[in-house]
Amino acid sequence: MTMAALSRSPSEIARETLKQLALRRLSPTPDHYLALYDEIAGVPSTPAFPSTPLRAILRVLPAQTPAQKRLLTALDKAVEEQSWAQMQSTLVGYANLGLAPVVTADQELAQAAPTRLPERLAENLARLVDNTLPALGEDDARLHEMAQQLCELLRTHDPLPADVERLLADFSHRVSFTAQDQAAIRSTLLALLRLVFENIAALCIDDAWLYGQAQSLLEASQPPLQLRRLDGVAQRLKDVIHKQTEAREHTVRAQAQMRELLASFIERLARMDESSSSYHQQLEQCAERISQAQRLEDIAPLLEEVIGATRAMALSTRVALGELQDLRSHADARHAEIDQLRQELDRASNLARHDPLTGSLNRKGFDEALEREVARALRQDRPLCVALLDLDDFKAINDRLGHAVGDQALVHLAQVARDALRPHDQLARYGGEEFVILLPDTELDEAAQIMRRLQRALTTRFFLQQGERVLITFSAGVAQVRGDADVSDAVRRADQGMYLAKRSGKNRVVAA
Ligand SMILES: Nc1nc2c(ncn2[C@@H]2O[C@H](COP(=O)(O)OP(=O)(O)OP(=O)(O)O)[C@@H](O)[C@H]2O)c(=O)[nH]1
Repeated sequence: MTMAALSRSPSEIARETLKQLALRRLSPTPDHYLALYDEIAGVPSTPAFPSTPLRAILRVLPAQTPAQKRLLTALDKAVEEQSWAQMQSTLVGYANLGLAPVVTADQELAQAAPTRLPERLAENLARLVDNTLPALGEDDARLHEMAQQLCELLRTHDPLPADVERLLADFSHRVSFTAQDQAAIRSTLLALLRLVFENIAALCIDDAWLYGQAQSLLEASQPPLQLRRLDGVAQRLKDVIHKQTEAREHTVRAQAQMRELLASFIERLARMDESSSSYHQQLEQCAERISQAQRLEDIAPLLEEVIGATRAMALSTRVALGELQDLRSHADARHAEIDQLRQELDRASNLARHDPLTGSLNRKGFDEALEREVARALRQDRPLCVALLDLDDFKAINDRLGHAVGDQALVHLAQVARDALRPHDQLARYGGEEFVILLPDTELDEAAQIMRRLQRALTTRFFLQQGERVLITFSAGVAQVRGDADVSDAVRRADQGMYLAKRSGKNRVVAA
């Protein structure tokens, strides 16, 4: 806006506009008035939609065939809605009518189809993408990138349908993978939840109420999960936790009672020992005095003394015996409870998927992870590799530094491996000093490089033992899993590679 325009009021500008219309000899139409008003006001003029002249053109266009009539109606609508995009695409369709030698109804429709994407459709598509994203999680960065690109394109003015189609196809391809992953994650989480419930049920077998609750939780967590049922599960779980806290307090109280009982028994034992030694002393003194006694009357009180001491001794022994029996029955009951708990824990630990020493997956956990990764690799058409590694000369470490240090060396290796590998690689302890690593999204040569990187990491992160740096090395074999039927053979090939690595001097990686 110019300074001159700034100082003028709207009525002044209107007066000036009328003056200029007359001076420039322009016909007094609303369009002319608007253009001149904007010019004088210094506002960039927005060209008005020329509805009147366009309608005049439409009136003279031929409307003989059904196709022409339909397209003219569409043109009329475009003028009505003041849509240049609709106008353009319908006009192109109209122009093409004359070019086609024989036009079928379908072709007419196709020709009439807009070559530009209707603005509203584009916006709705962009909204659909926006609304779909939260359901697909945050993990797939590429998916979010693709969604952003697509939405940006859809929200630019007049995007080319071919571009939209290409991005949309890529995006929907990616969505199909991510949706499958999400479904897999959901069912795994559900399985995990059920596992927790199974564990609760297994651990509270001797409490009928808790056991019943845990069974109901198991039933309630059957798929398909609905939000309402999940609420019920959460409520019930709260009750179980409350009851378990109570049960724990009960156990703590029982333990305290047991401790008290033991303490009083020990005290009693000490007293018994004291009283028995004073009893022996008394007896000895009495025997001495009896041997020196000259008369029977002197012996009688001595005997009475002996009988009194013996009675007191017998009484205290009987009390102690009673306490001992009490203690024994308490101890038996606790033993039975502990035995039962131990059995339940054994059962529960059979369900475990992790090696307790290194925290990596155990064989069972590995088998399940392998099954999942193979399915994912097939679904996404991505490579999957498996690596088998065995520590070199581990027996010598055990022999020289002891088994406990050997154990710590295994823990160290697992830690270094976890740090060196990518988050989605999975480490499992396969046997004593043998580990297996699953490498998703990895080609064979890349897998061999990753294992060599791990070897280098082990040479920089020493295993320190009482100030001594113990170098840990391993030999490894890697193989690519080529399809569903190849899983066990791939593990066998990796094993063979590891064997070759040992044979050819250890501390190396062989791809098989
Ligand atoms: N400390 C410890 N040692 C284990 C464990 N599992 C297996 N071992 C020991 O690992 C050693 C493996 O010895 P070998 O199979 O002869 O292999 P190595 O000495 O590593 O020799 P190469 O494999 O030929 O390099 C044995 O001494 C096992 O007792 C474990 O959990 N802890």
